[in-house]
Formats: sequence, C-alpha cells, structure tokens
Amino acid sequence: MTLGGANPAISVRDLVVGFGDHTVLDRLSLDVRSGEILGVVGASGGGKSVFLRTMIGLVPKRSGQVVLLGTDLDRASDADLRGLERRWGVLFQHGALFSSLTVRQNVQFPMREYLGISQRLMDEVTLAKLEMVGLGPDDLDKFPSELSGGMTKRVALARALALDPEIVFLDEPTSGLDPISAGEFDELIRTLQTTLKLTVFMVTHDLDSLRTICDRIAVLSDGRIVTVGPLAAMYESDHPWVKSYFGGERASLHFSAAAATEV
Ligand SMILES: Nc1ncnc2c1ncn2[C@@H]1O[C@H](COP(=O)(O)OP(=O)(O)OP(=O)(O)O)[C@@H](O)[C@H]1O
Repeated sequence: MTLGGANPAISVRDLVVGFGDHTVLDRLSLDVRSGEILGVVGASGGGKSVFLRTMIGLVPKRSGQVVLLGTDLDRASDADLRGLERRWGVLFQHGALFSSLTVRQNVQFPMREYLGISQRLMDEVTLAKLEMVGLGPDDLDKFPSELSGGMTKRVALARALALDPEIVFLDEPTSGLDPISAGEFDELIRTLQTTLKLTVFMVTHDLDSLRTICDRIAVLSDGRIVTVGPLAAMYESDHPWVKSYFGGERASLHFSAAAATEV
C-alpha cells in the first residue's frame, strides 16, 4: 500500500486498538496528506469511529504510532499535547453539542478551555465562526433542542473551527441530513477546507461526499486500511469489500445517476 508523501498532517503506523478480547484495529497504517480531504469508509462496526477517537486521544491504543502535525503522541510532553489539541477540531457523530448550553456557549467552550481572551473578543470570534458556517446572530442564544439537524451540524462545525485548527476530524458529518442539506454541508466543508487550508479526516457512509469532496478515500476492513486512493482507484481494487461497496448495485445506481446529471 502506498502511504502519503512528505510531511503528512497525520501519520499512523501499525496501530492496534482493542477492547478486551476484541481487536478492532489490527496494525493499521495510513497517512493523511496536508491539505487534503480524506474520506474513510468501511463496514458498520468496523472501527472507523474508534480510529478517529484514538487519534485524538479518547481511546487508548495497545501499540503503534500516531504522529499528528509532526508530533509523535507517545513522545510528546503534556504541554506539547495541550498545544497540539488546539491545532485540531472535531465534529462528533450527531453533533454532540452540550444540551444545557446555548449555541454561543457551545462554540465558546474550546475558547474558554484554551484561550485566555475577553468575553467581548470571544463573542466576536463566535459570530465570525457562526457566519462561516452559514448561521447568524439570531442563532446565538438558541439551545440545541431548538436547532434542526442541519443547524446542529453547523454549530458543531463552528465549534470545531473555534481555535482555527489545521486538522478537522469529522465523524459522519452528513448522517441524518436530507440529500439537499447533506449536499450543502459537503459544499461548506469543501469551501472551508479550501479557504482555511484545512486537512480534513472524514468518516462517512455518504456516497455523494465520497464522490464530490473527498480527494482520496481510505477503506477500513478487518482492522486495517486495505485500499487508499482517489475514487477511480476504488473501482480497480480487487479487495472483496471494496468491490462490493463501490461496485454494488446501490453504488452503481448512485454513481451512474450522478454521472447522468453532470452531463
Ligand atoms: N468503548 C468501547 N468499549 C468496547 N467496545 C467498543 C467501544 N467503542 C467501540 N467499541 C466496539 O468497537 C467496534 C468498532 O466500533 P466503531 O464505532 O468504531 O465502528 P464504526 O466503523 O464507526 O461503525 P459505524 O459505521 O456503524 O458508525 C464495535 O464492535 C464497537 O462495539
């Protein structure tokens, strides 16, 4: 398998993660290139979220190496790790906003944790982040229960961008959205990635996202990345899961319909 080029934003080697007797990731290796949108696909329960959560330190690994932005997590001091945490943002599956906090408070949460700035400045930054994701001042004091699914994702994205990160981790960003909202959210991710020069690691089941915004796709199967490359490379893969996912009836219908509308 070909790994990424020089100075990848994320470099993972021989990562092993498990729970009890269950090995979820089994010597997984992957590079994510600086400035790319990489989509990670794989069977449900195959370990995509565990992989994402391990890279940001929420799940312990048994062995292997994770290097984020040039820092080997095992060799970093606590101060280095804290500095590194400011350089990535994460959008969890379903948004995961704090239900008792308003939109403003949710977006300001990482700022309070990591930045010693005044309330006034936090308010200004919050508004700027909300505008980046297509929301405005009227949304500041809403609670998560008052938001649609699409708005929840946008607020979660604004929170992920709160500290001007270099890497954004997205766990199924379009799940639960109707196709039009999902398409708009994909477009937003691509626009932000281009303007802010982000590296995006995105777990997704969304064939549209894979087709329209991912520069490369990595397939996780049996605890490892079995194929990585642009969409075209997926059709050439001999791996059975990759063949059935990208060559299956659902994908064929999807991609041929998309090709027809693009003519
Ligand atoms: N904290 C945990 N304790 C025990 N097992 C866990 C834990 N977190 C995840 N798992 C197990 O690890 C496996 C991988 O889960 P994960 O959520 O990463 O799958 P996934 O590929 O993201 O699935 P989906 O596409 O359905 O979201 C599953 O078998 C899950 O039950």
